[in-house]
Amino acid sequence: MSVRVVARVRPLWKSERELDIIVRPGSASTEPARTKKDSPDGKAAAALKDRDTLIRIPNPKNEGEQYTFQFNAVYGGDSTQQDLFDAEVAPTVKHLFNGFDVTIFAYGVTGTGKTHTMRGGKSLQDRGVIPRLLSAIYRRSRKIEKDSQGASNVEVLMSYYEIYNDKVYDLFEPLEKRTPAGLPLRDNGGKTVVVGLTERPCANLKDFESLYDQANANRSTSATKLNAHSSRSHAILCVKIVTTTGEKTRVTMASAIDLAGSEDNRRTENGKERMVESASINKSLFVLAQCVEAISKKQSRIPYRESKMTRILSLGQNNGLTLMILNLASVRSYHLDTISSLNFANRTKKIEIREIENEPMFKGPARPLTRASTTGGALRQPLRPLTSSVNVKVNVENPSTSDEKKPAKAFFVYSDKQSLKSHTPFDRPRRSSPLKRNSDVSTRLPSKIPRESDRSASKAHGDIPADRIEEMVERKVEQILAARAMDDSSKQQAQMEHMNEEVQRRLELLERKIEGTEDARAEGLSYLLMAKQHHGRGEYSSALRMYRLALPFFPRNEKLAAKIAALEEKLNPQPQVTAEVQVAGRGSILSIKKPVKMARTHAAIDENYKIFEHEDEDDYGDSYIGLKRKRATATPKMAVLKDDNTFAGENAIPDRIQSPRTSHLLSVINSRDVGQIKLLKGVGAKKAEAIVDCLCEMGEVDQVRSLSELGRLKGVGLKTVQNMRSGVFV
Ligand SMILES: Nc1ncnc2c1ncn2[C@@H]1O[C@H](COP(=O)(O)OP(=O)(O)OP(=O)(O)O)[C@@H](O)[C@H]1O
Repeated sequence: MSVRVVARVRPLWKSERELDIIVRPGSASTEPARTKKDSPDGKAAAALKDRDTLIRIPNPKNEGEQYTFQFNAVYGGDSTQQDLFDAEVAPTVKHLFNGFDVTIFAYGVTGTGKTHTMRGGKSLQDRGVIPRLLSAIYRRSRKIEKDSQGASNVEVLMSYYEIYNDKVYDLFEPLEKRTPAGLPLRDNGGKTVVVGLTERPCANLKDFESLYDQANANRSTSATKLNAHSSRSHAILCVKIVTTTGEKTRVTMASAIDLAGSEDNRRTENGKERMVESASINKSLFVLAQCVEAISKKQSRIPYRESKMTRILSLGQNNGLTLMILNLASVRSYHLDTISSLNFANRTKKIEIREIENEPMFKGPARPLTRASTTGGALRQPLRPLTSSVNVKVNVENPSTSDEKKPAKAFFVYSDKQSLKSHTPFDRPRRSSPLKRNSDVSTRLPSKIPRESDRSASKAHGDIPADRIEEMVERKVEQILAARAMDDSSKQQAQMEHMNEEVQRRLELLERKIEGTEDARAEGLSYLLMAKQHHGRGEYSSALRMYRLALPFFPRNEKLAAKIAALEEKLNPQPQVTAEVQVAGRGSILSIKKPVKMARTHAAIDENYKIFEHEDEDDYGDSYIGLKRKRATATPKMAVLKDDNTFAGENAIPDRIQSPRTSHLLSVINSRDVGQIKLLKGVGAKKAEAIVDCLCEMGEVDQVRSLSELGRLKGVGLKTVQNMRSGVFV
């Protein structure tokens, strides 16, 4: 079954104008969709509206062209909370009680009504999906309990947490108790679980509401320009339903997720803190979009682990039913964001979810195993438990008490009676005693009459009978073996603990390593996201800059390199200029044109100073060499800047075209002053000393003339140079 995707268009705010509406719900049938007002009877109108499955929106580049997206259902601005719940959520409740998990999540740009849909308002008719779902769960629970006349019992437990800046926080914990690192995630049997999360039982709707309200007060929300109560985190509510009937227990889970909305930060006018939140929100949503893309392209690697939200949501991995509510605003100011949401939803609806029922669990004593009898009809001997001495409770009996319990023996070692002795489950398995092994063997042998020699032995010990001596020996041996076993088990335990510590330590190291690479990759992804956004808006030079910033994180990504090259081509077209310069270089008649062209090129340099700033920024780092060559041949502007019109090398960018920032940075470096160098961003005292040492090795007169040379100094890499440079303000 695929993810069910429904779209909900929020009504206009007072500040929004009908004139600006560009998103229009529609019906797939030829008959135009009618609104409630058109119909004499509200119910019939609602039924008609249920047929709306289309969203129409103009192409942002060509208003005359319309895009149409089809979903499972579309709810317009006049649909109520009740309409949405009755049609989409209420039908899932019975599945929850039939053993299926249900996941409902709201997705959309900031201010499109996700929180309104999921949580809603305080009044009865404004209540959102979550309180209505809980109300339905409790109603059904009571019905099950009543119908079974108390034989079934339903327990509801709730956990509620948020993912804020890619960290997980328990919403039942007050803010002051939060640890900065948040709660860790672990994989548990294919499911991602949050370690240390509180789970609260909620006996009834009232309990739930008070807990839910308390927890919501801990949720991170802030005012942004686009939403006075904007959610700054993804909120995940998990409702566990435990249905017990006799010895059978079934656990199912309803998850309701209010995702934070993606934000275009040119519109939010966010400050620094909001920007950090926003970057984290956008990044996780970007990863989500990547996961959906990878799933729809049936790629083997789905990047779930690149953000906590995608790891938890595990779209396409979780079993059961999944409903996505796509929240939309209908006005023009959301145009591009709406298109990107629609594209995302369009891909999501193709994701197939395995509809797997949760298995019930049985508690109480294990059910007896029925064994097939042998063909001859003889009952087979039950197999002995293969318990090892480590896990067995060893009974080191007190001789005096055991004496009393032990029945008097009629025979010596080979006694039939011994085999009749009853065992408790915790008795030391008789097989572990060599003596007992003999006796075990004996049970299959015919009983023996004591030998003459045995009788004489008994006589030799005066009044101690031989069977008593044998018993004493046997007990002694058992005691020794028991002590040895205990010793072995404690040694084994110590060994296990040591091993556990070792394994734990390695796991932690591994985790940290993975998180480290994940962090770096995440940074790269956020550059990519920004690049895509700029590209989409036609801001090519910023897009180019972002792609370049992303490149060090994906050094061998050909697609990325191609994008950069294409943008460079776009920004620095090189038609006749190349020809002119080349021809000029050859001294042809056309060389007359050269001064004019060169002058124009110099002007272009001033205009495009920003681009050049990036050029010199990028001209270090091995991964750029291929690209750089391409750029060098493709960019005559650079060519004319070389004194001899040749490309002597990547470092040959003369100082006169260095940006003030670069020249300042190089002058600090060339000052060879540890005090000054260590003040550069990302450089500590040690690194500053190392740089100065390097410079001294180069000789008195030699200077660092470019960023690429700086990047090649021992201990200074691409990242350090970027860091140093970004910290220079001139
Ligand atoms: N269907 C609706 N009916 C009435 N009001 C709505 C509806 N949807 C949204 N609103 C109103 O729009 C405003 C923004 O909605 P909401 O806070 O739910 O957006 P959001 O998508 O959760 O935003 P963010 O991602 O920033 O948290 C709220 O004042 C809300 O009451």
